[in-house]
Amino acid sequence: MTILDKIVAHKKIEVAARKEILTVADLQSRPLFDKEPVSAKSWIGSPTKSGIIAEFKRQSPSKGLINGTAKVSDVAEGYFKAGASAMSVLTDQEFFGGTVDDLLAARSVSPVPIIRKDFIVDEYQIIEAKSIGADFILLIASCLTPAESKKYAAVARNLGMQVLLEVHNEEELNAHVDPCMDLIGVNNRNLKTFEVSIETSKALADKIPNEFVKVSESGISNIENIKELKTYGYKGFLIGENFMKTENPAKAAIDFIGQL
Ligand SMILES: O=C(O)c1ccccc1NCC(=O)[C@H](O)[C@H](O)COP(=O)(O)O
Repeated sequence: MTILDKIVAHKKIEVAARKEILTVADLQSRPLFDKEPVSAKSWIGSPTKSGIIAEFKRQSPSKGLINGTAKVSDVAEGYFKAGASAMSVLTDQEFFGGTVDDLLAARSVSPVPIIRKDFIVDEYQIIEAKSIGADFILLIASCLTPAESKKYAAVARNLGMQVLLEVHNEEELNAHVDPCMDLIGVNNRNLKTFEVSIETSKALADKIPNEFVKVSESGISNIENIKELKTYGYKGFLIGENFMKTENPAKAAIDFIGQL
């Protein structure tokens, strides 16, 4: 059993329990449910913006504890002021130490598009994402069947949210891509082995249809990576550990984006 299998198995149990506590009607009655989502595609694809999707991540299966002290509202405000094009908030508690309250806290201080970074395995989580003010959601191809990806992308689109489809190889891309998606992310991290290589983004770049904004995810640690990935057509760059491993992630983002 890979870590991804474990995460997905745990997530299904977790979502079933959450549904018992808060119904879909409860989610739909939250004030943020009616908030108009901000277009991630516009912000990340804009040539006048940085393209950086700055992530709030306390821990991960591959790295263990990354930052146990940073306050999400401080980091979110700092990422916005640093010029991030979007923010990613890990809401998985069991494996990443995040919560939906982290996203709510980020939402209360930042106007940038925010992605609910979680392992979506049920439509309920998409409605929940809308109810906490997320603008776009992540669908991970390796956690879903192609039919599920397409169904969940349509659910997000009907709620006005955009979708970042994450793939790691050409087979996943070809099987899962769908017009209801907006951005295609190539994860440089193999979620089964944890190996990270920017070459993955380079190899897949010209396979991604041009109507999608291309995003490179994971293992991005310097400006040279960004410059090189831009020549392959990437407009978005998801950066977590490089900021979060520092004592002051917002300052790390300011320094990094300032060099672009
Ligand atoms: O990072 C992990 O250990 C991991 C394990 C299983 C599923 C997902 C995982 N990570 C999610 C991500 O890919 C990253 O949070 C994201 O792309 C940022 O990566 P980085 O800049 O390398 O922190």
